[in-house]
Amino acid sequence: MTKSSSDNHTPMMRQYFGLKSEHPNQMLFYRMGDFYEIFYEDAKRASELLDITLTARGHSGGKPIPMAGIPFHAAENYIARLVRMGESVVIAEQVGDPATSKGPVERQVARIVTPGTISDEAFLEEKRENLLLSIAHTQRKGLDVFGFSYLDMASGRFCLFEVDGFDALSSELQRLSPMEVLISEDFPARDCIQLEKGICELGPWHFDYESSYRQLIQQFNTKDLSGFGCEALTAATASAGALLQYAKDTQRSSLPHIQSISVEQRDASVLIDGATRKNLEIDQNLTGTQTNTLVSVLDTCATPMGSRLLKRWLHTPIRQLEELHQRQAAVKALKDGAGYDLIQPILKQVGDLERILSRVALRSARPRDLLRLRFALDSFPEIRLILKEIESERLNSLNKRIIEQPLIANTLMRALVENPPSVIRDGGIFDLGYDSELDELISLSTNATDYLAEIERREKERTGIQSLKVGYNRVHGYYIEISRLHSDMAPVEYVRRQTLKNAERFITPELKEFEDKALSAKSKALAREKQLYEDLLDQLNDILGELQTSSQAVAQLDVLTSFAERAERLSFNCPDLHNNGGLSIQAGRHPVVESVISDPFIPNDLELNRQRSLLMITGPNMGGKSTYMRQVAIITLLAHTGSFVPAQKASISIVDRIFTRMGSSDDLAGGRSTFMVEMTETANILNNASKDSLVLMDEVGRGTSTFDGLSLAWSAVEYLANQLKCYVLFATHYFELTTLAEQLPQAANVHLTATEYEDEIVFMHQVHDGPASQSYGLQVAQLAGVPRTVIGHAKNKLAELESDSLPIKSNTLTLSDSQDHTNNTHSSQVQESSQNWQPDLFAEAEKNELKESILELDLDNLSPIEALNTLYKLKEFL
Ligand SMILES: Nc1ncnc2c1ncn2[C@@H]1O[C@H](COP(=O)(O)OP(=O)(O)OP(=O)(O)O)[C@@H](O)[C@H]1O
Repeated sequence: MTKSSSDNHTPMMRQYFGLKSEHPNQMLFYRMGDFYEIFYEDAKRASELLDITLTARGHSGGKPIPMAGIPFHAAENYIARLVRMGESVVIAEQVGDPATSKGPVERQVARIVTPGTISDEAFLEEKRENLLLSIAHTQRKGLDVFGFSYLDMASGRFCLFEVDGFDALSSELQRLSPMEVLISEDFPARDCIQLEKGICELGPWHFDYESSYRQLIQQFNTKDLSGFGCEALTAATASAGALLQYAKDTQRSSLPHIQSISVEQRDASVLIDGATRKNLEIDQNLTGTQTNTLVSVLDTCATPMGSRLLKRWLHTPIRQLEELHQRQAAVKALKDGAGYDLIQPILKQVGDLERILSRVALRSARPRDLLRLRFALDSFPEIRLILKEIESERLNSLNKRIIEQPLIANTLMRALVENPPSVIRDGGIFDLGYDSELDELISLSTNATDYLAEIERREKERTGIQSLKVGYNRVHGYYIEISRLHSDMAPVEYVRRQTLKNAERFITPELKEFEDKALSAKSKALAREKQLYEDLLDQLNDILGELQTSSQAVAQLDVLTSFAERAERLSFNCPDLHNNGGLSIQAGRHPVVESVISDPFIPNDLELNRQRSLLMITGPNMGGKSTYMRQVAIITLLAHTGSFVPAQKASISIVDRIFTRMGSSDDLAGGRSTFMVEMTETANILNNASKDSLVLMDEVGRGTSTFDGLSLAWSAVEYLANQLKCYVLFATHYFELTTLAEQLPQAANVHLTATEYEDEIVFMHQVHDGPASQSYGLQVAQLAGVPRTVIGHAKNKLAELESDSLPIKSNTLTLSDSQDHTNNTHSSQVQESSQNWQPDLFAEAEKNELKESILELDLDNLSPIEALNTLYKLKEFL
């Protein structure tokens, strides 16, 4: 709306446009009496999203004004819905007094609710962190560097770090899964951010390093940032400054609960890329829901903050042995003495202390928050008593950090009524006896009826007028009414207030005094309650740091307790963690599959070490290959969180990364086909894995023509084994690949077993050494319900294909290495298989090669000796 066009509007609409121009991309809620009104495009969008009526509010500038309205007392509910849909809402309240205002009442933006900055309980998912992320981009030595910072407004956790390259950018976005992302308008990788809404583009100056630096030291009240270890992270610091300013703008507060920023040490954690995170189904299964995930099986935390921390641990496994050993010892101590059984019910009382404290800091805590805070504080002594009896270094240090607060706990106990209201607005928060002034005000307003009856009785007796009544009306207030018949008997101190047809109404000094007190008592009581509430918040804010420390310690205790409980109930055992190389698992299980299937889960072993670092896994469809591979990854991941693992015994050397290339999915939105996704993920592994990485690859190459696919798979296996030397599980249906185990000393074949019983396939799900002998593809298809006629024809076709394939005796095939950076062209002897497999895929390749070799011969220019040599070579093909 331009200035000149806005001049045609009513004064109120001009005020509206003034506010709206500062928030063009956010929905403006404009307070009008008991309603919030939403105009123009905002109104249309709100009406669509919230399914509320779109009407018009008069005309302005000669046109009807589209409008949607929401009653103010129901607004939170609507705002919550909008924010969940990724919208941001700006709330403009009336700040002027309507009685004294000339023109429209003054209005100001009171708060801005955005998806990444909410802290109100109603808006938040209990078990999920709600992150606001900010990313700055810069170039260093020709590399794209991305500076990240993120804030969980509801806990005050504020972190930063930097990564190089676009792959790392995508992977971190997936790990953090933010609700809202701040970027500069010139950010070069907007497409990597797969958020439909919640991307907020700011002017590049918001990411200016110098002003960001100043912004941060001002917030933390420090001279510089050296104490936070982020001096060198200039891009991340720039992003953090932009984030802090944005957060302050939305909250209209100084954010006292954000007291520091910590650098996320990426070297200290096991890196997991986006695809792997998805494949391991940590907190979301492959269909995108939250059932049957690692979290759904592992999370028995008693508090929501524990659940959130557990998710964080699972998403950020760590590599520091000492920290992991301490966690393990704590889990063992809680498990062995069944301490978890005592602690969990008490932890339940603590509730979501972390988020309550943030609301205390933002001064938006509700009375019920304070009640829950009281319960939390009450449980501290009990928790400490139990922890004192358990021997564990970690539990001891947690115990020291859970600081008892007898004074404030006592104040809260005396202050709050048993069942406080959900909002402060209507009062009724404080218990009788907490504050005498409030008690008196409340008794004045609630005991008015008794008091008036008492005056009436007394005055009747004193004057002898039986028709005397004490009453109240809104215009004249309290009065004594005497019928006209007896009105001249009124005592002299009665002052006439109103004359009616049959009666006179009087006021007395006593009644006037009562009136003043009673009428104002209610509003005074409310004001007093608000003041007492603010005082309570002040007292709590004075010890906010201690309370936050305690809440972090309780959250950690909750996760360790949950680990102990799961270990006991699900028969997990403590893995031996070390840095000596190798992964060895005895009787390992997949915890999620085990929890879902009705049959018993068949445990399997694993042995990977430097001499045997690559396992080629074959076996029938449905045989359990993927389950086996995933369980190895999950056991490894869990071991790096300090949790016990679903295995009888495990010895795990610390890994630096876990990679998986599994399943097939296309990325239509990203414009990548299934095969393209498969190859991008494969490239990521081949470019980034080290000798300490665990790599799982399932059926790589199957998304393209058989020869291309097989060649790629072959070449990738060799590269993984010879160049990268990482720990690899490679599942395949290409039987030819099993011959690689004979050529690569560090590779071995294992297979999943199945057997046929009365023409039906029975899966044994057991891992044995050696390659599989049969693929059972048709039997599995039959099991899946493919019509019998189709299966019958397939059997015939299979027989035909098998007889058509060329018999191979001894042959040589050269597969040129498709990855030029491997520089590792190789020749491989492909042995004839005596086993009953699908037709040998190489037979066709050789036929073509033979043909091509003959066609390429330049017979006119061939010397006799060359011709003879060529003949010898060609003979080798036969
Ligand atoms: N160790 C096991 N114990 C019991 N049941 C198992 C085991 N492993 C797998 N299963 C069952 O078999 C099903 C198929 O397993 P999985 O998907 O791992 O097979 P697959 O060999 O990867 O099949 P495909 O080659 O078709 O992808 C699982 O969903 C599970 O129900």
